[in-house]
Amino acid sequence: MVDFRFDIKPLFPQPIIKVTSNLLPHTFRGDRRQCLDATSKMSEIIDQLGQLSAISQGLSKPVTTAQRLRMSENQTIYLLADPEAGNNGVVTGLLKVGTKDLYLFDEKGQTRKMENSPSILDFYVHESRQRAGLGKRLFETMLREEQWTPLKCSVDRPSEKLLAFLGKHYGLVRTIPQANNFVLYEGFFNDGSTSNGRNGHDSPLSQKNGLHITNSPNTQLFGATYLGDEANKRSSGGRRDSGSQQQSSLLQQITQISPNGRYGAPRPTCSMAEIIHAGSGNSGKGGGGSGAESSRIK
Ligand SMILES: CC(=O)SCCNC(=O)CCNC(=O)[C@H](O)C(C)(C)COP(=O)(O)OP(=O)(O)OC[C@H]1O[C@@H](n2cnc3c(N)ncnc32)[C@H](O)[C@@H]1OP(=O)(O)O
Repeated sequence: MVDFRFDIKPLFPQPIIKVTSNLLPHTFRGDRRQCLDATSKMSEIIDQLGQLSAISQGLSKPVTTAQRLRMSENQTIYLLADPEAGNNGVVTGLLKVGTKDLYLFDEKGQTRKMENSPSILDFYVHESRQRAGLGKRLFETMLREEQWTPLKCSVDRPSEKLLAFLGKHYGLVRTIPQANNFVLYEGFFNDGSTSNGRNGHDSPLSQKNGLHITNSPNTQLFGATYLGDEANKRSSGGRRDSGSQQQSSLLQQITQISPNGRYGAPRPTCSMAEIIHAGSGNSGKGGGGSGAESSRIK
């Protein structure tokens, strides 16, 4: 259990509190001096729990720090405490969630860009209190507050314990393979509910001539996805020449999409388009990475 040199009770009028970038408990009311005092104590609590979470997961540095929360626009930390334990109360768990823009593969292997997708980013219950239902309590509170459903959450590089937790409490077992560190489960893309703002927003950039094209690192790395035989047949036969010309120009277009940020760095000229066009000189500037960047470093 994690105790502090100060009394945590004023910060925890209830066992679970929510903290966002202002580093204040959502329940907090006070003047400027009290605010400063509370943010300093909350920072200490978050840093300490973040550190313990990293150690417990074998990470080389914490995923969760007060500084990172302060800089974030769309992350929330849920903290669980036992305010009556010990002299000053103890903090027993942390759950950090947020929304992310992710490039993901669906069940058919097509790339989709999910905007504001609900993500589980860090989860920790102190070793002395694990397997006693506290994790479930924290997670359920989060789902209620965020109005999320477990199936619509992606999980940033889950540990074996978290995989077991999600399987046991929410029946989440069958994953959809991804090229990045996020894990999602079959059903994630179902029902069109992914276009509901609360559960993320799906935005394929274009579908043309049987090719599913997105501006994603996956597409840049692996090329566009063919939607099926029917689509391919439509571009053959009588219209073979114009169809293949169109495909060729689409592939060129894909390889010329300029990636942003860290994906913008030049890469060796080796792309799917180059292989398909074998020496046609259309290798373009294919950059890209293998998907969203995860902040977890083992
Ligand atoms: C995105 C990420 O954050 S990945 C990192 C996840 N965090 C960690 O791995 C840190 C260490 N683990 C923990 O902090 C906790 O075990 C948590 C947060 C995963 C779960 O919290 P708990 O309070 O233990 O969960 P709760 O008691 O509600 O549920 C228990 C279930 O979780 C799973 N679980 C918890 N501990 C373990 C364990 N040591 N081994 C295997 N499964 C475990 C099991 O399914 C367990 O059910 P069972 O006891 O019937 O087998």
